[in-house]
Amino acid sequence: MSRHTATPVFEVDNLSWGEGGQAILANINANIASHRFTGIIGPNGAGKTTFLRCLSGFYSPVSGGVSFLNKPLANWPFNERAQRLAVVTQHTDVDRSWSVEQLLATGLIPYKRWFQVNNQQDQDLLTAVLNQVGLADKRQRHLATLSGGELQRALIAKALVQQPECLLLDEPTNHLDSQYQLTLMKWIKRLGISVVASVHDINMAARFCDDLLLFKQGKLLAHGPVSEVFTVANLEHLFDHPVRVDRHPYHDCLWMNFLEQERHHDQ
Ligand SMILES: Nc1ncnc2c1ncn2[C@@H]1O[C@H](COP(=O)(O)OP(=O)(O)OP(=O)(O)O)[C@@H](O)[C@H]1O
Repeated sequence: MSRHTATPVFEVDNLSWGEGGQAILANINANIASHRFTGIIGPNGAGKTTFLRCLSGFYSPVSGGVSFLNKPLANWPFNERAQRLAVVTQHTDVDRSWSVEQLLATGLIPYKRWFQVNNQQDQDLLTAVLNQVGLADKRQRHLATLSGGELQRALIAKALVQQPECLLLDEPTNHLDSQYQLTLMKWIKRLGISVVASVHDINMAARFCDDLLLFKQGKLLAHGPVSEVFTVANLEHLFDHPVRVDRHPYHDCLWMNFLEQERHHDQ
């Protein structure tokens, strides 16, 4: 469990979720600290996406509960929640014939009444966010013409237009080349809001996240600052494979390598 004392962005209390009688997440307890970049790591099928769906309210718990900013998730009126919590899923279904500007404008919907048109203040917000994500010159471009990395940034930009206090990201670096992955992770870290993201590349997670949640087979193995939970014991348990953890020679972050099955005893 995290030892941070600041008000958590999420309080997860004995959360379980399943489908057709099958338990997918079991008895998860975690206080997720605010204004930190929290990474969810674990092998395929561990429950990372399912957990994010429970945090976003897309899935209702079978038992237990999730509070967001001190209020049960289910008690948040939809628009009020959308003003504070934004979600970027892995397979965001988006009409590729839209322009970047049209996509971003959908982030304003939680703030609008029916038929209320966008004003200059809204346009200025879109401009500011486009500058922030480095897409100002692509404002009128159709989404179909963007590279994978640009599209991912546009989707996150749409979420930022919602001006959320917390951003949930499901594998934000998926399908991106190494250069884009690095750029995106650096950029997410600089956002300064609460971010909870599932991250497949655990060395990226160790380098950029503040806190980690380690999931395995629907259970939370460990939760805390990277320096405390990114350990040989936790990672070997997580992946059922011998590992080695070092300090990266250039970045000075923790860095894991899988070892051959023959365990090395020199660390
Ligand atoms: N709606 C559902 N109905 C039945 N089973 C589901 C459902 N959603 C997820 N699962 C199962 O729950 C398990 C966890 O899935 P989940 O997508 O949360 O894992 P993950 O850690 O995000 O995996 P990956 O790293 O492969 O994306 C998987 O075995 C998956 O098949």
